[in-house]
Amino acid sequence: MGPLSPARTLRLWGPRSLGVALGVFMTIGFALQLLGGPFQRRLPGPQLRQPSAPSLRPALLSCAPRQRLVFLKTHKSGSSSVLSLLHRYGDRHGLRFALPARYQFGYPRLFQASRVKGYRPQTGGTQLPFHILCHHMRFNLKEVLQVMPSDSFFFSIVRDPAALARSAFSYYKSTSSAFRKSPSLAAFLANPRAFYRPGARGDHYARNLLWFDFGLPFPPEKRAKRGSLHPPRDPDPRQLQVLPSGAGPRAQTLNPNALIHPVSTVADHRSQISSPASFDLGSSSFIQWGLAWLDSVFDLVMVAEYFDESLVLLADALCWGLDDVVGFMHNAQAGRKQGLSTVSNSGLTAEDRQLTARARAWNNLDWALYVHFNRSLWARIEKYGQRRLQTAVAELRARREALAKHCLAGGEASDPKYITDRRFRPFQFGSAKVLGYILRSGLSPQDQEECERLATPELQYKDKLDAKQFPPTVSLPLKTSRPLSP
Ligand SMILES: Nc1ncnc2c1ncn2[C@@H]1O[C@H](COP(=O)(O)OS(=O)(=O)O)[C@@H](OP(=O)(O)O)[C@H]1O
Repeated sequence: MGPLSPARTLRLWGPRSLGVALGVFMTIGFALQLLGGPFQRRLPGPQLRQPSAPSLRPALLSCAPRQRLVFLKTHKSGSSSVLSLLHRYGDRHGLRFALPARYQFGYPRLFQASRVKGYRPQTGGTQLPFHILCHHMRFNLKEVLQVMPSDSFFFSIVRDPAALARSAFSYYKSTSSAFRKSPSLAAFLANPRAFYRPGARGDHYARNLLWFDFGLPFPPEKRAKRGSLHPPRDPDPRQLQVLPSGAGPRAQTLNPNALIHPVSTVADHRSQISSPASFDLGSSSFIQWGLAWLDSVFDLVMVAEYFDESLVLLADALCWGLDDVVGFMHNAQAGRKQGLSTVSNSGLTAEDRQLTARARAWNNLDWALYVHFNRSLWARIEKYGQRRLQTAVAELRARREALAKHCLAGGEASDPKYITDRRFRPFQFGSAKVLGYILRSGLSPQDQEECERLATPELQYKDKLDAKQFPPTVSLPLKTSRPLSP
């Protein structure tokens, strides 16, 4: 849809030599990666939205809020909390969502434009454009660009694979055949190959789920010798948090078609192009290639462990206000230690630490992805200014707390058994309860509306947007054969 921007055209129809591209763009990438976003302008909002909420940029320098967004909603990574703010923003501003017929775009198959409700490529440019594409998919750039303009803001979120594995195990226990067969996550990670069969039903949930969701190809499985899985060494938490600006290269000229269809689509150029098929797919050059490609496509990758820092950077990059990104946590499973930091290892028992190391080793591609985007995030934070970020994060948290006190019964999330209003009861799945919200009574009509938006779970919100975008057609009464009376 629409002409491709030069940058993303390059990304699609890239250079002849992948090796040269990697070298060149690892250098150029630093500069591009570190360029700041546009300037901030506050938007007017309803009463609950603080008129005095701080602008992230000096007031004199304004910018136009970005409203063409592609959010890759990765699994078990805090993505529903991001979805909630996108739903609210789009709803408030009357933006058009590219929606799936149900709740996902044919997942786990690669995204296809034809899965978007109301997508009609034959209408010769007369179709109203979409603003936001944000529901679960396995990313497929070529098809995404059929639906969304190439200069949309592309972003996503990653989470430490150890935390993600804990979350995925309890959520997909009955969906993944590998998880179903194993009595516990510890037992699974002690000997994953005893349970895991690549390609078996739902087993993409059991290994390198982020890599899978980003639509990247997988190395062919080599039979590993027993005991050959080496856990990565625990990272130095300081290194993980604030690495110098070794941020990812923007490999703008890589060819994602080659990535997605490694063999068939590069066949014509094989003599000139180093395709992923020519790598040892398990090698670090293959991983670097995948990461460089992601850098060339995604404008921002948030990190769940630094969710609020990521939100501030998101607001800055989109030229949105802090109020636009403040919201409640969605899809949290009850009884999980939310404060437990797998990144810093603080508060972890020896058993927890072993499980963390094993989970990262088993999910080696996700771990590489996570470390890479963690570095990019902190490079970006350096650029933004640590002090400035801390101030904005503190403000964001204060706003969230105030909203929770104002909107929610008890001021916090509730066990779903107490949520009797179906509009607010989150979809229950997996072996743990998924928490939700109960609204305080006695809210003013305006506050009620805003609090409802904040508390509405993703499925109900998607249905609401769907109904708004595709209002039921009013069927006119059929003509009767009875002659009209004079
Ligand atoms: N703000 C924030 N910061 C950190 N972590 C967060 C946040 N919001 C949600 N979560 C946690 O993310 C888990 C749910 O992820 P998703 O919403 O991506 O899940 S899903 O794939 O859509 O089902 C789920 O993890 P578990 O509770 O460990 O299962 C949530 O608690």
